[in-house]
Amino acid sequence: MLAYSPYVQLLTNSGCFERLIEAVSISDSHNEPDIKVLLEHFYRHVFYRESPPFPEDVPTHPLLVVDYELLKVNDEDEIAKLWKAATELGFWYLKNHGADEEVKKMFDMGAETMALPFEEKMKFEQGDDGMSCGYKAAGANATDETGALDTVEFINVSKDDALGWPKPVHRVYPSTVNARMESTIIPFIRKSIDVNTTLLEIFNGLLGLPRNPPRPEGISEKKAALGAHTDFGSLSFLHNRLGGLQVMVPGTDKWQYVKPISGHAICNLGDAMTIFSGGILKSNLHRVVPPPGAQSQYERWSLVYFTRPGNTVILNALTEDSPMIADAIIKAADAGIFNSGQTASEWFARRTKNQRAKNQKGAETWRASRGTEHRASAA
Ligand SMILES: O=C(O)CCC(=O)C(=O)O
Ligand SMILES: [Fe+2]
Repeated sequence: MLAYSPYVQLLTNSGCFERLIEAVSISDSHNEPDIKVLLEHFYRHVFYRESPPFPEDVPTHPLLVVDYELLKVNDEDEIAKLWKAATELGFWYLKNHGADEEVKKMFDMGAETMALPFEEKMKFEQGDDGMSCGYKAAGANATDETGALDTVEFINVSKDDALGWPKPVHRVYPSTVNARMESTIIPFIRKSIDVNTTLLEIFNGLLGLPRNPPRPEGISEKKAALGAHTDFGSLSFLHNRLGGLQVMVPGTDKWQYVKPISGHAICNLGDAMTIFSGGILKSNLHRVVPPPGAQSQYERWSLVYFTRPGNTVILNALTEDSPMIADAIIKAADAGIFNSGQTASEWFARRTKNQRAKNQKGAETWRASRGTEHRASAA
């Protein structure tokens, strides 16, 4: 057996991006049709339905549970809970988001895509120039400054390519992605945009920003599987099936698991929101390690829709638009990071490119891939 621990991710370029992440073990003779049938069965039935629960005896970090239905009707207590989560940890569970059906189909799309022969997937590789749409093989990214390689595989689909389908905007995709553009990917993107836009509008109001500010374009210790990072964009809408996600507990250097809860998405804020808000909103450091306990025998899959600012938006604190943010900047010890001067696309390409394993020339390259989590070196 050739052990893979891959991720699938979907991503968009100009407004938002989505990601489907998975981990599978693939036999080295996986091209043979009978193995494919077996694998298909494994993905669908064993992995999805029969993996063991998150172990009872592994410590986890509690996240607040926010009810999307209540947010939609402007429930004050629920909005207060969201604010607490966003300003203290930057992570929360989101229940009643209404995207379960779309998420399930996306996991099927991911399984179909990852089951393609490796050479086929490699035809759609992202490359080393900062392009983040397409396929990324396990081991193509560094996970730390020593150059240790990641173990995840993913497929990123640009929101622009999906919504513009069948006309490519940024690039083309494997047949398994194309076949599900209309039935699966577009509906998932529309749902995710709905959810993330609703949440972002709430933050907009709470930060005292004027309505309709510049918005995203369009509708818009173990080996790390995915190294410690903050997310590049504004808001991530994450669906994961097994444990493995860990957050760094604020004020400490300790990692703690976040337990996946059925029917609950996990939301977290990215660099752009921290920068725009002058640090009021938190973009917490997190990573993915192998699932704990009995779950470690199983493949891990996850799916993320990332909303990010439009390519030309400059990542600076919105001090002109909100007295609250202006005040936060006056009080910030390290205000420099909140005026990066970089456009969202520069920020994103810089991080993507400098984490590619091929581009590593030592700790300096790694540092150049960092976001708001390593403030001294990120600007
Ligand atoms: O798989 C997960 O639970 C989290 C993935 C993640 O942090 C990311 O893709 O940015
Ligand atoms: Fe992340």
